[in-house]
Amino acid sequence: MVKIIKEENISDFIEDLQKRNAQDYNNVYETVDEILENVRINKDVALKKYTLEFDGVNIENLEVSPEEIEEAFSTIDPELLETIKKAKENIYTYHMNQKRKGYQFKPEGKDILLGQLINPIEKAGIYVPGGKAAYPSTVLMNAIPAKIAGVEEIIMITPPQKDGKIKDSILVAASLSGVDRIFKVGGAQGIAALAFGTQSIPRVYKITGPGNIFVAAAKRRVSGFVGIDMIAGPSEILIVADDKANPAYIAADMISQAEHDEMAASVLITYSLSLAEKVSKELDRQIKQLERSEIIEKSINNHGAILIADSMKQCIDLANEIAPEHLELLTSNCFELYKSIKNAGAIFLGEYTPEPVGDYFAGPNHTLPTSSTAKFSSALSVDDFIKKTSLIYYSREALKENKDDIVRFAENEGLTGHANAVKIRKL
Ligand SMILES: NC(=O)c1ccc[n+]([C@@H]2O[C@H](COP(=O)([O-])OP(=O)(O)OC[C@H]3O[C@@H](n4cnc5c(N)ncnc54)[C@H](O)[C@@H]3O)[C@@H](O)[C@H]2O)c1
Ligand SMILES: N[C@H](CO)Cc1c[nH]c[nH+]1
Ligand SMILES: [Zn+2]
Repeated sequence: MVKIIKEENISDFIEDLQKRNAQDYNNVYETVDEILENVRINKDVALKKYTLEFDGVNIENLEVSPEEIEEAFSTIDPELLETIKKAKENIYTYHMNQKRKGYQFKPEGKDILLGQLINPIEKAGIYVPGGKAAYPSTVLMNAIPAKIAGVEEIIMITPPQKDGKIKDSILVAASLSGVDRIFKVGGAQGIAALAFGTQSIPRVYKITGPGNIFVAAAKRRVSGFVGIDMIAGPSEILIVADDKANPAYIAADMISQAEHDEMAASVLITYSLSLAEKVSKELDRQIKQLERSEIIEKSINNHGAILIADSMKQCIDLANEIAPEHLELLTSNCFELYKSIKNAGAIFLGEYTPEPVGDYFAGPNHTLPTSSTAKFSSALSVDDFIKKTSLIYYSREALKENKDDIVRFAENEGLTGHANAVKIRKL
């Protein structure tokens, strides 16, 4: 049963939520650190050991062969293939708008050239979840922006199924979106392989993609040694609804994210107690009818909640404080309200934009920051696969004109070597 939290207890709920965000990661660091270290030292041997332990399969060759990809194209449902192609088109069109050009300019009247160069990251590793469900949509969401950025080598990892294979839709999505190599490994061990390299898996410069708490914690741990996109852990949905919203739709949308993981978090904020009670009943009714009811129930009972705010203004303040991965605005004035949202991974407007529209199809990226990191992180984008390098040119005249300022600054910092690098030049 979902918790209904009244106004006087909301601040305790928010405090608990924030503590739990940190605690969830602290709880797995010991396991994750051990896995990272074992893979760093024992490489493929450790990868195979963990794949047997966590995915229940003995893997001989970690890399997916061209024959397996060919087979995937022959077994995939033709209608699903068409859907993947349509989604690919939408995701491509959306992300093409993010492509950057770089720039160069000469300050007026000066013989100076300044600029910003854009270069793709040469090797990117993308993580595609495959534990409780397999995610071909995540292949598209990661590989397409990488490809648009111009990444030369895209290495994909994903956990194998019990038969040692990767689902055909994942292989087809990877092939259609230009992934170069695919490896059958997931979890923290897969992240370690991408970060440190093994005999089979090349080390990459940046790792992107979502995953469960073990994957997200591993990315956090290797960050700095290798680039990461963000913390994209167990899914979250926050729904802000007014008293006119449809309780059945709200419950269904909360369930849509709860079914990802026992650790997923689905929260409703409304000022209407009557709506809250209807949603609670709807949740009970709908959960029973669904295949993944066990996961959903755990997620809703342990991480779900309905908060009763005193006004719509408080609903929005709380949404900004929670900074959810997904925010649905089920209110009649959603086109006004979204302008007050400062912290959210993605915003869904109105009752005909349920969150799965974004998960699969609309075009914006579904790899999004969780655990309140939307306060400082953004949706995955082409920017995650590029680097910016500054370009600076001063002519002799330009240096002569500015030398006193530069020397003065250097001497103030006590860095006479810096000052000397300017003074030594014959101007
Ligand atoms: N934030 C986002 O953008 C976003 C997008 C899609 C999915 N997700 C999330 O991705 C996750 C997918 O999770 P999943 O589990 O289905 O797949 P996954 O691929 O992320 O994780 C499966 C792997 O976890 C490891 N693992 C499982 N139990 C373990 C244990 N006890 N100790 C050590 N390692 C263990 C195993 O190696 C296994 O292969 C969900 O939490 C979902 O909500 C988030
Ligand atoms: N909702 C997930 C992001 O939290 C993305 C996804 C993929 N497939 C289904 N859903
Ligand atoms: Zn989803």
